Parts: sequence; structure tokens; C-alpha cells
Amino acid sequence: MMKRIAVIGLGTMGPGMAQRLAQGGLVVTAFDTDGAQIEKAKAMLPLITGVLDRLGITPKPGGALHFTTSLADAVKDADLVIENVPEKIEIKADVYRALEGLIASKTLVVSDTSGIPISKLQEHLSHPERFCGMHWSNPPHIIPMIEVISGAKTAPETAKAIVTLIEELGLLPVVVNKDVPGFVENRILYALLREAVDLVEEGVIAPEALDTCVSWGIGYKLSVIGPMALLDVAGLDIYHSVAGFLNQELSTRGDIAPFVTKRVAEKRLGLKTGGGVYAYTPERIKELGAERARKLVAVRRALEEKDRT
Ligand SMILES: NC(=O)c1ccc[n+]([C@@H]2O[C@H](COP(=O)([O-])OP(=O)(O)OC[C@H]3O[C@@H](n4cnc5c(N)ncnc54)[C@H](O)[C@@H]3O)[C@@H](O)[C@H]2O)c1
Ligand SMILES: Cc1ncc(CO)c(C(=O)O)c1O
Repeated sequence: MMKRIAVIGLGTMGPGMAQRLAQGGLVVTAFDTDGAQIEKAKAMLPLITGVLDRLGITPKPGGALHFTTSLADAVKDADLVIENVPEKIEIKADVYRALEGLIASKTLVVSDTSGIPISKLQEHLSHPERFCGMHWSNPPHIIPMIEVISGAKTAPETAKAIVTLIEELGLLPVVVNKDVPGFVENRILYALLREAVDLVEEGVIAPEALDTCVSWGIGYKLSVIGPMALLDVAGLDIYHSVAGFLNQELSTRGDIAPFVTKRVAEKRLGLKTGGGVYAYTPERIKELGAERARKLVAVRRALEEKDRT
């Protein structure tokens, strides 16, 4: 049974992930090279714990969350190290190299990478057998599904231990069988986002209308009926007929749409810069954060409701 977990990198994902683990009874120590990120994480905790409370996730005894500015302190006696630094191989590799002299060879290491192949990341570890992917979704304290991805050199017991940890937390492990870029969730998400951005860029629909179309149409339905089950609901004959002409019409671009590259070049990145697809005031960002957390909690409670007998 794991007891001590180190979270390396706070940012967007780290605070929610660390608190969720702590409330699962683990002793978590979070480290970030940027002290401001540690302060920001501490300031987020009341909101995060409030949401976990509304989800009915009561803190298990023995859990704790500490913050440190020392990597060595963070990983001391850790059973598991969760790497959660930016999605750049070179930054991740630097962390793995720094870990080598600080952790026991039995300590498991996972990456929250959104889609870098685990086998590629394993090239930077002297003990690749103890490394796998543990891909959380944002916000990590609310979304229960976590992908577990083995690389070519991952020992089966490593992946099994991560699956067991996720189950013991009352979360939903999804084992991805092949170490493909983007794994499963993000391949589906990025196919959808590519199509959505192209439709907006081509003037087929405005961003707000697209969001309404997807959130209150297919998004709503998919939260209850998964894609493969939906094939049976719609009828595979319907899919066969529609895909017969539609598949050749869908976006297959291999580059990134100017709609996105333009905004990135102008540092219009979204909530983190006050504007991206939409414009936001600081007050609106706070309102949206609370509103979306409340709605995600309500939807999750509905989805977890056991079928009424
Ligand atoms: N943002 C998402 O929606 C999301 C969801 C799931 C997974 N991920 C993945 O999780 C990882 C982190 O994503 P994020 O959005 O939290 O990133 P982020 O850029 O918001 O945060 C990364 C944090 O790492 C810190 N950092 C940078 N170098 C470091 C180092 N050497 N040691 C310790 N800390 C360091 C930064 O100061 C920052 O606080 C990425 O691989 C990302 O693809 C992101
Ligand atoms: C746009 C985007 N990219 C990556 C991820 C997760 O790796 C997410 C998410 O978790 O929501 C995302 O929205």
C-alpha cells in the first residue's frame, strides 16, 4: 500500500491532484521550482477542498499535503513520484535525471503527460521498468477517470500498482493497451477540437454556438452513453451510411489552424492571460471557475447515481 507521494510541478494540474491524493489518505509533498506556484496552490486549496466536500469525498485519516522548495525533501521516502511539469520532453527529462540520485530504485515514477509516448520518456530513466503514464484530466480533483499507460519497458507490476492506487482512491483507472501518442482521451479530444476550430475558422459557426451545439448535444449525450454504445443506439447502419460520405469531408489537417497559432503568437492563451477564444475579466474568471465546478459536481453526482430499482 502506497503511503508517501511526491508531486513534482504544481501549475494547473498539481494543486487539485495533490489535494485529491491527500484526501485519499496519502502523505503528499508537492514541489515546484517557482515559489509563486506554491503560493498559488495554497490559495486554491479552500476552493478545491470545498468541491471535494460537495462530491462527498471525506478526508481519510493519515492524509496530509505539504509544500516544499526542495526536490530532495519532496521525494524523501516517497513510494511514488508524480511528474507534472510542462509538456516538453527536455523539461521532463531534466526532472528524471534530477530524481536519479534522490530516490530508491523501487520508487515508482509516473508522468501526467497529455500524450508524449511513455516509451519515449523512458529513454531518460535509468530504471524505466518503474515508470508509466498516469494521465489525469483537468480539473483533476473532479474528473475521476485516469489513464494508465505502460511504455515498452514498464514492468507489469508498475502499471498494476498505479491501477490499484487509483481504485483505492475510488477513482476510475482506464488501462490503455498501446503506447500511442495522445493515448485515448486526448486523441478523441484533439480530433474533436481540430474539427471544432476548423468549423469556426471556416465561418460555419460562431464559437458560442458551437459550444452550445456540442455541450447540449453530443457532449451531453456522451456523458451518459459512451461512443461505442452510441453506435448501437444510433444503429451501425446509420453510422455506415453517414460515415460513407462524411468521413472524407472531416478535417485531416496535420498542422495547427491559424485560429490557434495567431492567438498563441499574440499570447492570447485563454483564462491564463485573460483572453483567448473569449475575453475574460478577473471577476468573470472567478465566477466561471465556481459555476463550472458546481455544475461538474452536479453532473458527476447524477452520473454516479445508481440505477433506480
Ligand atoms: N492543463 C491540462 O489540462 C492538463 C491535463 C492533464 C495533463 N496535463 C499534463 O500535465 C503536465 C503539467 O500540465 P499543467 O497544465 O499543470 O502545466 P503548467 O505549465 O500549468 O504547470 C507546470 C508547473 O511545473 C513547474 N515546473 C517547471 N519546471 C519544473 C521543474 N524542473 N521542477 C518542478 N516544477 C517545475 C512550473 O513552475 C509550473 O508550475 C503536462 O505534461 C500536461 O500536458 C495537463
Ligand atoms: C485542451 C486539453 N489538452 C489536454 C488535456 C489533458 O491532457 C485537456 C483536459 O484534461 O481537459 C485539455 O482540455
